[in-house]
Amino acid sequence: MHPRDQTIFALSSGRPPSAIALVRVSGPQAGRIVTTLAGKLPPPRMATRALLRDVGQRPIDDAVVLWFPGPANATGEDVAEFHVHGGRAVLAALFAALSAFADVRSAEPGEFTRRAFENGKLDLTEAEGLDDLIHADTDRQRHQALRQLKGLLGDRARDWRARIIEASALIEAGIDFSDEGDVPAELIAPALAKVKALLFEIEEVLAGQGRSERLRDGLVVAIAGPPNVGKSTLMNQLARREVAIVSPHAGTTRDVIEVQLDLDGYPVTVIDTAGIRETDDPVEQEGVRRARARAADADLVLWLSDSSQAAIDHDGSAPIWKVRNKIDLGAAGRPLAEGPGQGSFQISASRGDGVLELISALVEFAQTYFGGSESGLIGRTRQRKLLEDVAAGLRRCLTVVGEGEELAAEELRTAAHSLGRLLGRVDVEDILDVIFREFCVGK
Ligand SMILES: Nc1nc2c(ncn2[C@@H]2O[C@H](COP(=O)(O)OP(=O)(O)OP(=O)(O)O)[C@@H](O)[C@H]2O)c(=O)[nH]1
Repeated sequence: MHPRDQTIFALSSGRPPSAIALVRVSGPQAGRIVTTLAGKLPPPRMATRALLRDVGQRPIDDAVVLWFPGPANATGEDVAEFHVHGGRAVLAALFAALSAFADVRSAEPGEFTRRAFENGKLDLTEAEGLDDLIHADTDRQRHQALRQLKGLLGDRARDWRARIIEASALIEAGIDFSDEGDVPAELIAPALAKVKALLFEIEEVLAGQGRSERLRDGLVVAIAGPPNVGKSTLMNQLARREVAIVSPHAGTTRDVIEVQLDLDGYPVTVIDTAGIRETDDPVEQEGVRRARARAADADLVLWLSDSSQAAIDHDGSAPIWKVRNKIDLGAAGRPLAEGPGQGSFQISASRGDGVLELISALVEFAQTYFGGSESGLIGRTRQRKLLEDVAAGLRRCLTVVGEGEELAAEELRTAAHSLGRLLGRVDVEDILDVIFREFCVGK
């Protein structure tokens, strides 16, 4: 039997022990399983209390059972839900009872959602949104994932695809005519007008996004600078907890320490890098190398110095903000050369002076970077890349149409194909495993 035709089950709620655990079953055996374990098939979609018994009539647990006959449900197959007490032994007994049925097995990660996708219950952008919602840590991540799950991008993509197909039908009609003589402009002109309007819309969506797909991973801010300038102290201030070891000796942060922050709903990973310095110690050299590499990949670098004016020693394309630390020592004979300006801050990491201003500036940076996630339609790099392909195809269509309508029609076909891939409707076998593997078991 093909694995797809087997009945699957999984724990869909959190790690045991828990007060209640939810075990879902999906597939052709679901009805038989419920009837056997609960003694009868409950009315559809009605929570029904039942004493579950295994095939040998040994009691498993007092449970609430729900029966959702397919296809009008989440996966499109017959589905049963068992709400049992969330103890490990209860679950072990229930899983053993389920596994005793022929053609029933535990589910792979994301397999329920994959079946829902394959049965047309949701498109690929919605499935991705579902996964993102489950993994959302911050409010903006949740918001964006919910938009995807509601099908906002999917709906737009379906509409664009339909319009591309209309435009290409007009051009193809023109090509058919042209066999008999001239290509009628009244067919080509409206087709090109449609393509132009579409291109405008898609470009607008792409431009208005900022880098909203990065909301999933978050922004990376590196704190870098010479040894002993207070990098770990600043990190602790930002995290408001002791994550990095603060010590008065130079070179304490050997490796890269990270902390995840939720800055006004934006996920931000702050990394505290080892002090960048000359050293002969191979272990320290390795620390410095990693620190440089990690800082080079960051989206923003906070270059920390103390009052003694260290020059910036950093490679990478990210913007660098100069942060002068230990301003509390400034009065003691080391006057501050310059006041704060664009991307330049004066703080005392140990006392906390100026740290709130730095945090507000980081929030502002995140807002600009993500382009205001209110308008975020694109949730993943996969989606952005495909939309960029579509826009490029439409642009090429407008350029090549002068050389021949066949070329233009071909570009439109490719663009429609990319939208089909975005929705997961065509040619996606290669990516489905990758996408669904990221899901939780039981979803
Ligand atoms: N006076 C004063 N001292 C500070 C301030 N910030 C940090 N320090 C002190 O400076 C010393 C070094 O701080 P760290 O945070 O360990 O410095 P670091 O840059 O992480 O050091 P490395 O990991 O060695 O590169 C500690 O003794 C801190 O207490 C500040 O704003 N004012």
